[in-house]
Amino acid sequence: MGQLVDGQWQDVWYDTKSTGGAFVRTTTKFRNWITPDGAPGRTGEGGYAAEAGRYHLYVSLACPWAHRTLIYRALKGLDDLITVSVVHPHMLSDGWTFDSSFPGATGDTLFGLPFMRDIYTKADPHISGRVTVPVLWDKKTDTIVSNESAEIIRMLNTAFNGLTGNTDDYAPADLLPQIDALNARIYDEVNNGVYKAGFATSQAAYDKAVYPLFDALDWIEGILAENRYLTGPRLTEADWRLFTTIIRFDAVYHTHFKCNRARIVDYPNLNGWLRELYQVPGVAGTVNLDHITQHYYYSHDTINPSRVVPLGPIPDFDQHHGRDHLPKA
Ligand SMILES: N[C@@H](CCC(=O)N[C@@H](CS)C(=O)NCC(=O)O)C(=O)O
Repeated sequence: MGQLVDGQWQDVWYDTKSTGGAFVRTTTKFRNWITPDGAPGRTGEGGYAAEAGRYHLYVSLACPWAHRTLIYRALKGLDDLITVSVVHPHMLSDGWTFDSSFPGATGDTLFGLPFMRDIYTKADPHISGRVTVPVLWDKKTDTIVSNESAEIIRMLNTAFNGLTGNTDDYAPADLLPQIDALNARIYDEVNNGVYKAGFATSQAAYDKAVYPLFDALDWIEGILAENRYLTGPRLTEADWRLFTTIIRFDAVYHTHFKCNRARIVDYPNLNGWLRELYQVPGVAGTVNLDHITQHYYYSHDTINPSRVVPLGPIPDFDQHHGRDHLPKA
């Protein structure tokens, strides 16, 4: 685990000393958008037109942020248009690596490079910052288009529609204000909340994350008692962004990140919703619990120095979801 400073790798763990024991996530650097015609997107530069075979995703199957992009690739029929490399689940002193000795890890299928950091320095030899996944790579200009999952899924939602004919819309304009509002709270208290609880090195920082996390899960359980999905009868981006955290919760966050006031199986509505989303065609194939458990329990030396990976739980995401009584669009 480390980061790049002016293109050089430095092996250092997150600094929580300067923040009173709190984990503070850094912002991402590459913020360009693929658009149907290459016009600039909301941020960054233009020049990234949607084309079959032009783009590549670097992901970890363990990472909830990268997982979002794989789900959209599956849902939007992009499997044949966007290629993928999968890193090894263990993230140790070299950061993410392209060691392909673990089942499902592919190595760097574009360049055969050894480390994920090599992809970042290929894009910018003097780059400073963390080496994170996902990365959306442009094979034409040999650079990183974006390493911000929230924006990658927004582009995949529409940019390739003209090529695939798939017009499924997970961020419809009329629901966008509602989706953005849900995302804002869920990002802070749930998606990032589990990390803030897990990486906290003071009781105060842990408490500050873990109480809002469970308040948010109670709030979500209430929404899902009355609604098929977070915004009502339509399955949207807000659901997919929550899904990648919830599917990891009982296996990892509950134990490893000390988020243990309750498990997801203790919330009937959230648990049914989780199963329904897992059972959406294409989604189960993006979920790899071996990568997930191996990554967290093995990579975080400060939390689990023995690297012992616990046995359970063994979830049954294929069981009937029991959500048919709630209307669906
Ligand atoms: N803002 C980024 C965050 C991605 C992220 O934090 N990924 C983690 C893996 S779950 C990572 O690569 N961490 C490596 C590091 O922080 O050094 C996104 O959502 O795309």
